Amino acid sequence: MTQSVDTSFIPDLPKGPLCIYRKRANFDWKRLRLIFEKEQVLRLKYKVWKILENDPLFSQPISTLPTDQQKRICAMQMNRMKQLDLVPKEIEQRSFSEKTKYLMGINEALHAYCPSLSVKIALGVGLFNNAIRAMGTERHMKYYEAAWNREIVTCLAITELSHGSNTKCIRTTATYDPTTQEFIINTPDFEAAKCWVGNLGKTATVAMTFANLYTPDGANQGLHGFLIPIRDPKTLQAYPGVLVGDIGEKIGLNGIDNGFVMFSNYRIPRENLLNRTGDVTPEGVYESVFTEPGKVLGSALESFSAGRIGIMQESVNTLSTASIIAVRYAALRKQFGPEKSGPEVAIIEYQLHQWRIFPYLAASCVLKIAVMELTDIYLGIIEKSQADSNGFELLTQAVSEIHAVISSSKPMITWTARDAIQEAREACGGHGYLKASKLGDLRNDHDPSLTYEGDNNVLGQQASNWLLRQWNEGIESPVGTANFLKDRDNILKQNWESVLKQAPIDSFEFVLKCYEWMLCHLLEVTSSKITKDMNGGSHRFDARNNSQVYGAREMSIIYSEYFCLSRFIERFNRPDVAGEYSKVLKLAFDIYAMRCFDRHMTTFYVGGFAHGSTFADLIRTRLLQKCAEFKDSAVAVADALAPPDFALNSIIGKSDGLLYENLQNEFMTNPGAFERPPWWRDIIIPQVKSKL
Ligand SMILES: Cc1cc2nc3c(=O)[nH]c(=O)nc-3n(C[C@H](O)[C@H](O)[C@H](O)COP(=O)(O)OP(=O)(O)OC[C@H]3O[C@@H](n4cnc5c(N)ncnc54)[C@H](O)[C@@H]3O)c2cc1C
Repeated sequence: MTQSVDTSFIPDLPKGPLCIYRKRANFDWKRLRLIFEKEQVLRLKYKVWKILENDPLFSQPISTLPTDQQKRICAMQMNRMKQLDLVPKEIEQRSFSEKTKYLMGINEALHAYCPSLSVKIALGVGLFNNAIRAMGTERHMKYYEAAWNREIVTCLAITELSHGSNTKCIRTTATYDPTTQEFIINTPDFEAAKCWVGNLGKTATVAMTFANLYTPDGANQGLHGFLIPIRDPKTLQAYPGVLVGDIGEKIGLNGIDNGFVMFSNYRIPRENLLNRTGDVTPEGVYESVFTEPGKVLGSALESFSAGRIGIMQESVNTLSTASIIAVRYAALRKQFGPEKSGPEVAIIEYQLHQWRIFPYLAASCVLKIAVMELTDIYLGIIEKSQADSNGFELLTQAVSEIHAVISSSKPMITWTARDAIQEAREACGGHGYLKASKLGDLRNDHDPSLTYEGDNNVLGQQASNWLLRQWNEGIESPVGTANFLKDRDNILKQNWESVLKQAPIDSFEFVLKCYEWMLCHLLEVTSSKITKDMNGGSHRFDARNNSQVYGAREMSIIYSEYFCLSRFIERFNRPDVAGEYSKVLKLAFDIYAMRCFDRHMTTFYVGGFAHGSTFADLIRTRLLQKCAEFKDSAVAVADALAPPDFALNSIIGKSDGLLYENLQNEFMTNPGAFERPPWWRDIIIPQVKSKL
């Protein structure tokens, strides 16, 4: 980074014991931070964090509040957002892409502070309004405005009690009645009750609900979105015909009121149908731009991609948070040493410990950059489609590749974050198990992102299906993620030694070529297995299902890693990444890639890409070497990824590095720490009279 960069808006970190390792880094962590995040977004995030820190409503609770309290405070915080005026009016005038990035920046900052709050707002404003834009028309803009102005609290009701992933089997009905020009909404039985819907339990006043549209001729026109009033916004009482409730305490995210609802002959105006892709005339005739109902559903659900990108951004931050806590702790915690009575060694020095936590810090660097790049690509495509008069059709064509990327990357990234949290918890020993370490809340609040907005194992199949189509039906890869498949015959003939002759081991090219071989190999094996099963009489459904394990599932994960590494390289090659910054980022790349290779070692060997032990030795030795090299940069890299202490909210991960002072303070101020418990009498065993 040669040109001057303004980092003055990034607050300094307190001096303290972490400086021992901080000083070993040859770069300015603030400048590195500006490679990980765009300046405007980072400025915005610091602004949000400062506002929250100064407002008592957002003070971090010192112990777990009852769930009802969590819901109350979270709802009040959501309301406070409007007064805080975080989104000035002029943002409305900006391009779709700029505006979305602005809102995503706020979402990331809020998520770092409290996931319940960011998810509540995302459901109540962001996702709802995105869906209105994608599926609604001019007549629905009043709902858009009302959600924006907090006049209504909204939710997205898709899942039913007995159907989540398989949305095609949703059974809620919306039957058009031409005599009153209304839809009559019905829930056939409790198994079709909408459930798990965030905001619905206690607060939502309008639900965007997916239901099967029936025209008066009795025809089912497929799944459509409807705006359904749930509660009176003045009293929060449910309207007659709506049975709505809260599903109860969850493992985490208890600030959000997840609810269920059943409709009984509940009437809504015809105009409440989101009619961008299909409409019903006042007389009851169905009109659609699509000929197949399945396509209507597909297009409607596509509008949720932005939500999945939001989850990826949040998950990368969660991954970073776990890594930051583990790295700071490792630099401070000392155990054992070479001499019996000599000084102890910081656990960050141990090879085993480095191997456990550095790959996650490296993953944070690679995936943070990759998701930022993906966001730009995604928003660019949507913006283009909106500019085109034939936008919707263009959108459905152009995003199928991005959909494959998102469908594979949301699982890969959320799983990586899940594993990082667990490793960090163990890497921080007993103190990692303290609630105040944050790692428990991090785990519980992150966990559902593996399931919502598409269960990971189901979503990944959409990516592998797309890849298999590319393999079998010809390559259509406008974004360029699958163009290498054109060279598949050549790629499949390679082994690691022949790749090494074309590209040195420390080059980006070597890594990408190994990935291309893995993908071609898995595609060939999986595709042949499906064909063989079908030729042997299997139904396509069974053949697909029986090709997931050791085939399609792994392919999907590998494809997303390949995409993320490719996007990282793109960013790396821009001129602002130079000198020490390129060195440390290349280290992160190498560690992440070698760790991934280590996990895919079986695939390399089973597919004949490697024989004997040399390849595995090379990859593993390289991984350990790079981890050792990363040690002196790790604390500064963690600083470059870290939110302020207020948002990080971890007693063992604080930037001042005063680990034991902070723990002492935590123990000593634990409410009631020194009190005799009020229930002490219940546990006193009556003393038998002493004979002494
Ligand atoms: C905290 C939270 C918030 C939520 N918020 C909302 C909301 O606001 N609105 C809303 O509509 N919904 C919401 N949901 C519901 C969520 O979208 C669903 O849980 C999700 O879509 C998965 O559906 P399911 O629970 O029915 O799981 P299922 O689809 O029943 O899956 C169960 C298991 O079966 C596996 N499985 C399913 N099909 C296959 C297959 N073909 N091959 C192999 N394995 C398979 C899955 O991988 C999974 O492990 C929320 C859920 C949670 C946990």
